[in-house]
Amino acid sequence: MRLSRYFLPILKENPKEAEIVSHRLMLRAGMLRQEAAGIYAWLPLGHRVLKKIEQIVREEQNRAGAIELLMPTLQLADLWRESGRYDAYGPEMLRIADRHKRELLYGPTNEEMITEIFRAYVKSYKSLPLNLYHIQWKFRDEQRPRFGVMRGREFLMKDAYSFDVDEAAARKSYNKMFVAYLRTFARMGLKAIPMRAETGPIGGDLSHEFIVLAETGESGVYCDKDVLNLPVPDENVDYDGDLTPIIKQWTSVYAATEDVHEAARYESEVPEANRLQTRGIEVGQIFYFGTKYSDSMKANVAGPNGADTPIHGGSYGVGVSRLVGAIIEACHDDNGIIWPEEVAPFRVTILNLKQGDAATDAACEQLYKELTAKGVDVLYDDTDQRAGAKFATADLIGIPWQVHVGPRGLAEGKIELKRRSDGSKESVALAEAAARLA
Ligand SMILES: Nc1ncnc2c1ncn2[C@@H]1O[C@H](COS(=O)(=O)NC(=O)[C@@H](N)CS)[C@@H](O)[C@H]1O
Repeated sequence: MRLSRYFLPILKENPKEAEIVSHRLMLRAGMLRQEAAGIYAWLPLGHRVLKKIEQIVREEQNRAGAIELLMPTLQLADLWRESGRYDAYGPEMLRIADRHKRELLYGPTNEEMITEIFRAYVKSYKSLPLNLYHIQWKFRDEQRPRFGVMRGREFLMKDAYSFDVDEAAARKSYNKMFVAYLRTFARMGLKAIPMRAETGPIGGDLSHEFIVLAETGESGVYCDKDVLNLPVPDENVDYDGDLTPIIKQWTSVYAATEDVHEAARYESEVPEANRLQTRGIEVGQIFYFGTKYSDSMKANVAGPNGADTPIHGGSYGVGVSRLVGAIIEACHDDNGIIWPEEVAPFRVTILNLKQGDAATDAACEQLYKELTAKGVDVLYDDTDQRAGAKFATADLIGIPWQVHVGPRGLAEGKIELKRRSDGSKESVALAEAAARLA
């Protein structure tokens, strides 16, 4: 992409409404624009990151055996009356009437709808286990939307729903999602710690929140530092095998959100030197809620003995749009964002330090074409800004690799390669640059 033809509305100043670094940097880096409280337009650079995060979530859900579909954002109020949550959900529910005065709502989550879909088609335990998911916009009329995408009103969520014949089978589905979440967040360059959590409006009695440690996080957390160094299962993990050793390993070290923290247990189990009390950002939450929805909505299957039995369910959410902010909270410095390579909007940015100079223009064009031909996502800063401004923009938007092309270096056939994450620079022969970056 040529920057001169892109749409990247960089802000020079820190927007006053931004209270935390991720919100500030997303606005300054031209990634996001607020259209209403808690409701955002995803500008091109932010949209590219959102899509990369979404794709990692999708790949790991598919690897764990979940099946993707897409449910609508609008739902019938009557569906929620069946489960009894229509009134219980309260003012966070955005209620809408259509032209025929039919009562609808903008879905904050989809347990009722997926249960309606399930019960319409699945009649036998032989069709289980089943895990269906989608990646869809949600609306929760938060009392105080704030911190940009961290607590929005309209936000993008991956929500998966599992269906099993009994609790033992449902726990296996839960464990699959637990492992999938460990892998998902690690692939984004995040340490997201599974912590025992409250179940809240979703219900049930088993839940873990996946928390990225960050001072600005809204969740208070208590954990044993050892949990930060546990191994994340690799891509060969056998989801049809016994996952309990992995679950045991990750749940035997103390880690709890403040809502379910047990001070006495913490003090007796966790050596003083290992105690970590901090804050974190909840980037995902998983729930086992048994027959909560199948009872109220009569989602039964014929069991092994032929008798009708309500399915045991679980739901598994990832805050896809929240993750854009969470990654910035975890990966930034004073100059701007530092994107982990897996989610970076572009892998390389070429800075022409003397736009209009025949030699630097030709070298940049050649490198741009070579990298693009190799399928590398490149942003070529071909604008007529002076070099200093190009350096500042490149550092702000956080592209992992910067290629500085200047007349002096070129005279010796060299370009300068800068790694954004540690600021290290290396002089590389122009002829080798594409191979180094592909
Ligand atoms: N207001 C919000 N803004 C941005 N992300 C949010 C917001 N509320 C929740 N999330 C994200 O969405 C994830 C799942 O939301 S949740 O309420 O915990 N779980 C559910 O809704 C279940 N139905 C999971 S399928 C959270 O872990 C969080 O990362």
